[in-house]
Amino acid sequence: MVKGDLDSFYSFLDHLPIAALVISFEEHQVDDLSAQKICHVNFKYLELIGYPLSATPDAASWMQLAYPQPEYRQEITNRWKDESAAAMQRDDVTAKAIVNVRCNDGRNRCFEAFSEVRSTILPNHYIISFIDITDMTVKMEGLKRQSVMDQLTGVYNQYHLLQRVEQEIERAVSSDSYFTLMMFDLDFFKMINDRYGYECGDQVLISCASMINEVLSSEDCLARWNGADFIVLIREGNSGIARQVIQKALQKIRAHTFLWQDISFAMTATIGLTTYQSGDNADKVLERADLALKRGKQMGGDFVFMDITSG
Ligand SMILES: Nc1nc2c(ncn2[C@@H]2O[C@H](COP(=O)(O)OP(=O)(O)OP(=O)(O)O)[C@@H](O)[C@H]2O)c(=O)[nH]1
Repeated sequence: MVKGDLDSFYSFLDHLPIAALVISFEEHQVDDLSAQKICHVNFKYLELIGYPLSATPDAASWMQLAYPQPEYRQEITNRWKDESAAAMQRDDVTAKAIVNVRCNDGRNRCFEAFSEVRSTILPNHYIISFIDITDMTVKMEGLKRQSVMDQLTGVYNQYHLLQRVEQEIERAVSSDSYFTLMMFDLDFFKMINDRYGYECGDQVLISCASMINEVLSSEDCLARWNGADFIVLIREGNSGIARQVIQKALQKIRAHTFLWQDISFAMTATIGLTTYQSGDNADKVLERADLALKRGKQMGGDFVFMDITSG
């Protein structure tokens, strides 16, 4: 490509709506990042990523600034190598990767990055382009979080709980471990709704969820099952220890004075507890916890009823 053509090509790149940089290299320097010169960056690149050519004259210095954490830099380097080899094999022109880049304004932005794996327009040059997907990624993560949360109480929902039970069963099978599942139901909750209104009932559910969560470890899982029912999954397979954990939550709830407008009242809860048994599937464990809860309710509530098969 002659000089005039190169200028028109750079001018074309400058006005693209995506960030792009051009790197030049000699055939024998293909693996040496410090020998790969950054020879052009476009306007969108300067707006988003922002490193001037003087700060990043070559690919190695660019990598240092864009990926300051050495482990992540190494991970990205390996990923590009793999993606480039796969693209070559498919006879594709570009390799693609999602990357988190530290930009010159100090912000981390998430990009879908495309790198040419063979020179197509300029001999011994390759173009890397970046599409900013930061906003989309943040939205997707928010939606993903929402899809596993109960909107009212902020604890996990049924969908997530079932996934966790399946995971714990897999773990139990592969490592010969056990876990405890408890069905947790507030006593006479309907009466709270009927007497003081649904909004008051909502506040009770929110407070109780928070009190149960306070006694659990980060490995455990609390989920809203339906209405006033919650499910607590405790990784501890010893039912005696799990029972002590949940007793703490019960004590908190019993000792709590619930306030609604100028009324104060107390709440209790009943728990059906079971532990995973070899050969169980999710339905079986849940069924046993539900049965234990019903037995606890039959005994008048405010009680932890242990399924008799739980050791
Ligand atoms: N405030 C509120 N109430 C709900 C919600 N979802 C379900 N409920 C109510 O929860 C009540 C059912 O609770 P239950 O646990 O079956 O009733 P209970 O009075 O506690 O009965 P026992 O469990 O036998 O003590 C019904 O009145 C539902 O309308 C919710 O999101 N908010």
